[in-house]
Amino acid sequence: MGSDSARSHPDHVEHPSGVRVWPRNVHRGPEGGLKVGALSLDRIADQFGTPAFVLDEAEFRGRCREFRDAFPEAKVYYAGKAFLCRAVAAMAHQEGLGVDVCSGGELTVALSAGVPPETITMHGNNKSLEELERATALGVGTIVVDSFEEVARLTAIARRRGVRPGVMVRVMPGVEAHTHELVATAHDDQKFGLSLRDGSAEAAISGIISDGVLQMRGLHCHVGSQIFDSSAHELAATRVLALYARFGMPDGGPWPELNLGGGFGISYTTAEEPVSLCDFAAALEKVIGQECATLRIPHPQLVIEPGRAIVGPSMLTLYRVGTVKPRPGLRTYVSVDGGMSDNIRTALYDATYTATIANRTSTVAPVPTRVVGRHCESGDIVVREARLPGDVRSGDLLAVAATGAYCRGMASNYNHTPRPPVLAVNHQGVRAVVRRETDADLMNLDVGP
Ligand SMILES: Cc1ncc(COP(=O)(O)O)c(C=O)c1O
Ligand SMILES: N[C@@H](CCCC[NH3+])C(=O)O
Repeated sequence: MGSDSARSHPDHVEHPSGVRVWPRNVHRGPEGGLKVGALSLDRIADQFGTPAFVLDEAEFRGRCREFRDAFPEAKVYYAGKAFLCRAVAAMAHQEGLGVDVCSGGELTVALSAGVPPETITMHGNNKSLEELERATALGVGTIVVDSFEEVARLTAIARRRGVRPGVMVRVMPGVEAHTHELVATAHDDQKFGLSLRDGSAEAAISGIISDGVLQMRGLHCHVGSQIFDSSAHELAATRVLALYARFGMPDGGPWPELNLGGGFGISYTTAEEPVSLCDFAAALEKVIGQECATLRIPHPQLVIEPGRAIVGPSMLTLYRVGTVKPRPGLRTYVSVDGGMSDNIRTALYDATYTATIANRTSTVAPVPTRVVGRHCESGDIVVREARLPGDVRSGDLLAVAATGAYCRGMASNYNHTPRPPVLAVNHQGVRAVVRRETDADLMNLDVGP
């Protein structure tokens, strides 16, 4: 997605491969430190402190547009679970995307950012009654139903209110996606959706149609996350389209949409290279077209829900190095002022990341390094295998690339640690779009003995 910057690359080590892991406006300035556009990360750290997430707004917006260009016929929803705040919800909306939410809290953020309810899709495998009532009352565009209980609850709400909410049935197509087992969501032995294999998807669809209370907008499936090629999406589309054919889709209706979820992978290191978005889209469209022709059904409106591939590469995390411990014969341990409370992905999924010194360059040879956090846990690792110059020292700034997705969003207050801010940079400068949490914020929740 996008080409490498012609400017000085943040890390010469990764340059030859051509894989870009840093946001498009990040480059090394002539004095050696990293900059986002015209702003040095050094200055940002002085102004806002560390750790901090830094969002390159142009990267975020550019990626929204790249999805729209690669899938010109599709509806694109930004999956807010990857990272949501009012500023990014507004950016996604301004770029012509809808927003996919999976909780009442995410719904509140999207609405208060001015995202129209009809451009919101609501997910969740165990939505509360209150969430269903609220989504129905607000006229949320699509509620993706995930269980028989939910179909019954939503049907009762719709009857009582005398409305016809738009729904999709989340189908579990029985596809094994090539990704970490904790982020694969379309195989049989997991919690999301209604199964194709045991007939529950078909039963739920029949029930909704015969009741006629809910308005069927189509079928949904999501094969998993951090997926590098289109094969799992293609297989899922094929299986779900067979359901369209079984239930008939006269003249393009009554189910106009086929939602294939998100899952588009990104490069966390130069060793990881997903297929280009255009190739992904072309392959998927081809299979859907062929399948519709074979099944003699109209081509449904394609819907996708990318999260990671929009916000992930748009952010970096800026840390300050506190301690450096060389362990001869093993590696150097570099401790930063954040850790698993702002990035749980390394501990949870064995995720890989790229780190570089952000305040200067160094000519010292890289040594095997592990970037660790400040938490009371030996698994508190930010970058398991980093290659940082042997002279990395206390006081240096460290930037970790591609931390926009599922890092701030999954951040915790472990060890009573306030969560970092999100600082958005555009041509006008830098602003906090999420401020830093304070000790006072945390103490406010503690009602005392
Ligand atoms: C239903 C649904 N849609 C979209 C997404 C976004 O996925 P990704 O961030 O991998 O694009 C997810 C998360 O995996 C999801 O569960
Ligand atoms: N949290 C996961 C992705 C989950 C996607 C949501 N269904 C990750 O960081 O990779």
